[in-house]
Amino acid sequence: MSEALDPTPYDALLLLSFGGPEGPDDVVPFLENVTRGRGIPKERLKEVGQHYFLFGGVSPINDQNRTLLDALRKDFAVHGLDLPVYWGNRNWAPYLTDTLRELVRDGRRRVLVLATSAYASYSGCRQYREDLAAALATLRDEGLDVPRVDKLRHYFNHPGFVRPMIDGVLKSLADLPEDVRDGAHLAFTTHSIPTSAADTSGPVEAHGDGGAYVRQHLDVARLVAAAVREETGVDRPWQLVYQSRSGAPHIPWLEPDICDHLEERHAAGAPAVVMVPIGFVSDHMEVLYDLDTEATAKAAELGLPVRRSATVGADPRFTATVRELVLERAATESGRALTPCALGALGPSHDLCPVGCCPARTPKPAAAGADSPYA
Ligand SMILES: CC1=C(CCC(=O)O)c2cc3nc(cc4[nH]c(cc5[nH]c(cc1n2)c(C)c5CCC(=O)O)c(CCC(=O)O)c4C)C(CCC(=O)O)=C3C
Ligand SMILES: [Fe+2]
Repeated sequence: MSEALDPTPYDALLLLSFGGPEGPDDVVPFLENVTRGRGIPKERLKEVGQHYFLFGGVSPINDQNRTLLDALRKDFAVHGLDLPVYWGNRNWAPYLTDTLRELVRDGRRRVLVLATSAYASYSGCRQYREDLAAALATLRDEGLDVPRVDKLRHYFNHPGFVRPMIDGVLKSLADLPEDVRDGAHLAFTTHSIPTSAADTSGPVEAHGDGGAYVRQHLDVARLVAAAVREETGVDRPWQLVYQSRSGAPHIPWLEPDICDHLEERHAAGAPAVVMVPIGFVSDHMEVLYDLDTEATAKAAELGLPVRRSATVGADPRFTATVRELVLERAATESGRALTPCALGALGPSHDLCPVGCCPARTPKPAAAGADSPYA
């Protein structure tokens, strides 16, 4: 065991995730939780319900979080970081509010949050902060003394997040038939969001001009493509594309969709495509259905060989990154200077979301930011 690491002032890490159904009876109530007040068309909900039923009503996301939780605890123990790790979800059990209540009962006063979402945007950041604020409000109404909650900075450009993705692409390329390997194109994919949300993602200075969401993904795509070029000696065409569009058809969302992109690449003569889900932290339903099922069927129909590269999941480099980010933030909060680590052109993300960062359509209180109503 190495020398003990000091997480002061923090006394807990909270793994905060999306949550997913764990059986057929969970699917409809889960979708109701996700879409409450979000104006998603009924037809779309029926369709998404079918994606889950195709997999027995079970999303893999909860098991993936159990695995990550376990890996984080082991990593912390091995490295002498004495910090308990809790897990709560926004949309399914274990619910965030219940986990926070447990934290309070255990006497935790300063909680650091790791969200399973690496980039800026309303859906990927502020919505997590809003749900934290709502959970804290519930506990306060119950008469509990609420803990102080901070959120780890965005880790999209941290080497421990990017390097496993590079390895994943190399592995997918190696898995393609040799005659199409060098000609393969790379399709970096992420969740589509309304263009209005993309334009206002990140701090106010990043609004307009495309917003932080697209810029951050482009930076990661560029990094991965460059590393793959370096490693294989082949310069492959690449593009950032989108998946999992939701919402009403008349509202503009980020495009092109991965399926349209595969069609377009095929027509342009691409001999193969590797789909690289840089927008996601684990191989959850968006990856399993939208890429491995729908887009892969589309490619088969076109006669286009495709592979889908792995997400980071519980890669040891990622758990090490979480440990480093915890220690980095603990040092900052204790007034000790530390050089934050980041690859690419954008530099390390802010620790504290400033006022106006990733605004909601309808303003709601959000915790763990400069505009938090909680200390
Ligand atoms: C940016 C982003 C991420 C990445 C960041 C992050 O990871 O948080 C993400 C992740 C996820 N999204 C997920 C599931 C769903 N997302 C939906 C709907 C929506 N997502 C949106 C955005 C994002 N979503 C948006 C703008 C909507 C429209 C409704 C609204 O404006 O709020 C719907 C409703 C049905 C539909 O229309 O698809 C479902 C079921 C799951 C769980 C998967 C599993 O079960 O394994 C995960 C990890
Ligand atoms: Fe989503």
